[in-house]
Amino acid sequence: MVAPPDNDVLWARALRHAHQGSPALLGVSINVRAGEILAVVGPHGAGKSTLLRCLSGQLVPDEGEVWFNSGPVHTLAEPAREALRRDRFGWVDGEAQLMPELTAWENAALPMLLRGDGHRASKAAAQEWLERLDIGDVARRRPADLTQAQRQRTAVARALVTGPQVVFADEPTAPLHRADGAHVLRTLASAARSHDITVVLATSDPDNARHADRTVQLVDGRPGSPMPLQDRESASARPASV
Ligand SMILES: Nc1ncnc2c1ncn2[C@@H]1O[C@H](COP(=O)(O)OP(=O)(O)OP(=O)(O)O)[C@@H](O)[C@H]1O
Repeated sequence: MVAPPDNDVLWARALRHAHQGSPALLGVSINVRAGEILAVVGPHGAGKSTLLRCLSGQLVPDEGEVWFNSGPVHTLAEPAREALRRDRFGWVDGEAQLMPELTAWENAALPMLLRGDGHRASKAAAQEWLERLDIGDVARRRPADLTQAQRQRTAVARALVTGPQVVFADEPTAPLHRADGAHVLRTLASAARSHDITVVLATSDPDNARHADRTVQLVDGRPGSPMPLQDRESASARPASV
């Protein structure tokens, strides 16, 4: 094994993975630089979720290597990968999966409470993120009393609350209307940039790549052809205001 370059927070080489015999990744190599927002774009079934799950240590690839901060992830035992996910990574996907009996702030604070942080500090951090994401006023409401966009932003707050080094966002806007989805992505991108958090965003909507610094494509589990120049330019443009 050869360690990756120092400025890559995540680095994966020649990943291959099959789900119950059906191939999802067929030799994918990728690097993610510290602090960047990287969009992984591709059609449904391209292998985006599988790639994010391998990078975040949820899945061990059948073949290939994953490195985080110059340490191998693919060779770690499950408890160590679980600790990595808990302490260093945040995860948002298209289903907010909030606990129905908890309020928005309690849901957002959950990762801190579960790792044993104090109630007061957890509540303050959760409240701060909810306010940053423009939903501080609904912090005491339960999920059933929130709109879908508010629930999704609560899930974003939950992913950010522990101060992760990397947030994996797997189709985080899938259930939302376009305007709500764009707002969630803008707020996630803004929060990540201001806190120097790296984001790996999987999306089947090339429009969402506008929020990223860089885009890579996946097609049928393989790297896709490079994006046309005009798309690359718009993908690398940061939003004027977020
Ligand atoms: N748990 C699973 N069991 C069986 N097959 C799976 C499983 N997860 C994914 N697959 C298959 O692996 C391939 C890649 O799926 P994956 O979810 O990684 O792609 P994706 O690009 O994220 O797609 P989508 O945008 O629809 O989520 C698909 O053919 C999918 O049907």
